Amino acid sequence: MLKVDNIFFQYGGRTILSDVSFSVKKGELFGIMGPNGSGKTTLLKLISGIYPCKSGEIYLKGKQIQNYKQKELAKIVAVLSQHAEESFSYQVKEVVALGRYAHQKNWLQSQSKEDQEIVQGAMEITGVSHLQDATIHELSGGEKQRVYLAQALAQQPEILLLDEPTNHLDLSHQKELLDNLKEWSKKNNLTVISIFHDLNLAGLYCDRLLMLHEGMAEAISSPQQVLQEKMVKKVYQTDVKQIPHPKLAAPQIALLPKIEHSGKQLIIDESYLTASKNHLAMTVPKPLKTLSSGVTGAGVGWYTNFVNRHVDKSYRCDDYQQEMRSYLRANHFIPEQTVGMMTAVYIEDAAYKSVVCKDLSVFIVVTAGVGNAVDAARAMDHSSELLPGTINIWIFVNGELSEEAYIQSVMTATEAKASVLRCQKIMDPITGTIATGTSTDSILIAATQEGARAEFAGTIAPLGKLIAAGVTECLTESLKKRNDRMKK
Ligand SMILES: Nc1ncnc2c1ncn2[C@@H]1O[C@H](COP(=O)(O)OP(=O)(O)OP(=O)(O)O)[C@@H](O)[C@H]1O
Repeated sequence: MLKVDNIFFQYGGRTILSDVSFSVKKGELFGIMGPNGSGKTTLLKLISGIYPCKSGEIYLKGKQIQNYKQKELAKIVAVLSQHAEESFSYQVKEVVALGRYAHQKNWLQSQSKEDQEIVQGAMEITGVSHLQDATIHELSGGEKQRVYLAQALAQQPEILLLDEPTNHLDLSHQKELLDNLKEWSKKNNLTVISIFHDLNLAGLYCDRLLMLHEGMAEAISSPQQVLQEKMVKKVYQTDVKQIPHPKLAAPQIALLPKIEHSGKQLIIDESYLTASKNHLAMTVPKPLKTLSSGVTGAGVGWYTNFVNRHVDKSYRCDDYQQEMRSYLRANHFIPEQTVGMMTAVYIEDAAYKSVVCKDLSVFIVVTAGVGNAVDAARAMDHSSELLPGTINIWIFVNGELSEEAYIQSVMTATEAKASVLRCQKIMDPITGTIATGTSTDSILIAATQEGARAEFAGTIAPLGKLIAAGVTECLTESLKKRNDRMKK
């Protein structure tokens, strides 16, 4: 559809674009990104034929762009640029109707029925039909943006060129506009080439991206390949982290603001632990980055409260998450800031311990009961009834953990747990084999993310050794407390 071949452009003697080559297929949504002044708008102006290239060629449907007559080009290409203030007070429907000019033989001729239908359709798609009798001056920035998009669509182009189309739009209108653009481009084989400042939106919606850097194409590829942490850091000269989107295979870029650390490092230990008959709670002064399988706060998040709640063995509740949130609220914990777990184990059987080695330390809390002990290798032999969790392990790390270290912490703690159960000869009552855990165990790994950094937490790594030792000791002690109480 469009081929940009080795273009070069200067303003005065200053080179703005050089050696830029790429092609865009019909129906593709192609994003152009790059820092301020990298040449994005200039590139769009060259593609729309506003400026000629100093060297290199741009081909549109196989024909060089400078060989198109202006009206002929306007039937193929529509441009939505950053709009300056309008000097005329046109009505919205008149502004949109201007998009039809390339299709009309005589501009003085009144609009045909077909033109009117197309104009109405374009206004419906962009959600501005209700504003059609208003004058453009009366509209907000976002409403104007949608009107100009309707005008571009009324042109029924084959290529739509957009300069930051989501500028001025609120969150829901950004999503609506880009959802619609994606849908139209697929349905009507409309090619969309758009400048984006918001890398995350570009990553979510574009089929391919071009990253411009000082007038050169730094990368042209899929969002997964272009939105790499290293690339974004290099081009934008800023600190970022690439994170996965929760629902789609689209990379997202998180900004890392400059953080002023208060001089004193937070060290989590038993001084933050409180116990009542009904729950064990940790409340810390700063949110901890937490990976957990809690009833509330499951997954990865930042939390300040950690609650292990005792429930009766007969506890049954269809909406146990809602019920847990109510419990937390009733006990003055904000559910959104709390990892909440349940256990049928008595709170007095909890065991906890700090384990320190050089500049790394962990604080571990375990509650353990083995009524639902299961040998994982024989889990298929068990029914799937969900009972309150019995071995709950909390691991607080005074340090900064990598992503690998979070996952390896879970593995190491689980291996230590299985080892303790083997040593204690805890049996799976159904299979008669040695248990490796219980049916609804829970775990959390929470780190201060300041101080010493731990890249790994396998059993050979310093952090892994602390976790293995702490879990082994706490689990053994908690089981002993339980046994001693049951003997009484
Ligand atoms: N008409 C002009 N005359 C001279 N220089 C210009 C002109 N238009 C743009 N420039 C310069 O060309 C460079 C690229 O501008 P361009 O508008 O293409 O960048 P951009 O990547 O779109 O930037 P932004 O993200 O800030 O919109 C900038 O340094 C700009 O100052």
